[in-house]
Amino acid sequence: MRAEETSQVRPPRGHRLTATDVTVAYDGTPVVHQADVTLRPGEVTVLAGPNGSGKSTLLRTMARLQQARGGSLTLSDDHTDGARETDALALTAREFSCRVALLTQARPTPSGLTVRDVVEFGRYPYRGRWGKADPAGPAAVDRALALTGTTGLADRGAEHLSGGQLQRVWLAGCLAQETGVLLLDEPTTYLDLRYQVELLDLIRDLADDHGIAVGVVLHDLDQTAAVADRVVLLHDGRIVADGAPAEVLTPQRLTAAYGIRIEVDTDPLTGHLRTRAVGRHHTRTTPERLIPSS
Ligand SMILES: Nc1ncnc2c1ncn2[C@@H]1O[C@H](COP(=O)(O)OP(=O)(O)OP(=O)(O)O)[C@@H](O)[C@H]1O
Repeated sequence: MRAEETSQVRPPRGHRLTATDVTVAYDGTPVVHQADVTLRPGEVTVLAGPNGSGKSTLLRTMARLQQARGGSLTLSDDHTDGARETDALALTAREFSCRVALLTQARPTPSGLTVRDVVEFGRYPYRGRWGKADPAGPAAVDRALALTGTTGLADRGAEHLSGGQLQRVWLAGCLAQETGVLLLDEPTTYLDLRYQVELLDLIRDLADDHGIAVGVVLHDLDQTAAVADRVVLLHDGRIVADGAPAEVLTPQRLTAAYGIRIEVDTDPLTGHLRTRAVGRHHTRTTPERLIPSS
């Protein structure tokens, strides 16, 4: 996931993915209520919020893995004149998969497959059930391996990888899909600090240099502040704020959503917002002058 490797991606191909008035229920109980989210080409949108607030459900619904009870999902290609809107729910699975890729939270450990085999799964929408020719496939797989720093693992058995290596391999599979929209559910899980930072850099590169619309669920609010153009904050299945990080990541909004005192300041090193959750024992062990008043 090094900077020089990112130059190997293709030209801009981002799509706009819009969920409007989406409600999702499990067993009749709504867990996402009338959500409106737009993922724009060249932007990173982070879905944030406490456990159980509906982030994954909303992301999976935007990936068509979860059926909505109501609402609509549209795709539009902002590169063509007079951007055409397409009903994303009316596309075939293959048509949709050429436009939108999802890195899910739960991923199986493949057995008997090499890393390259796993990444090649990302090409399935281009090959179809009967193994249609995919002349662009090998180069796309090579690019995806390079972008995720997994080229050196390509011939290894995937079942022998560490959790973090496997995470990058599944991400490579999503990149090999070469979609205009990339949805990532907690992609930094299992990654050590270096790869977390490199993954966030890669996400920014995909948006900035290649125009991809990225929607990502993140728990870490500092990572959110560092990578996001927009933050969608969920609480109890409802979107309670949607805007630039500085508008959404405020002590008041975060404290209300997470139910714990959260302070926000600016990191002098990076210039990004920095958050601190203040626990019961925090003031006992930390000089009061270090904790900004609410
Ligand atoms: N398959 C399911 N069947 C029934 N309820 C579910 C299912 N998946 C999630 N839920 C419930 O839906 C709500 C939203 O869950 P979801 O996983 O979308 O939240 P989340 O914000 O992604 O949570 P987390 O941060 O813990 O991953 C929760 O109350 C959860 O218990």
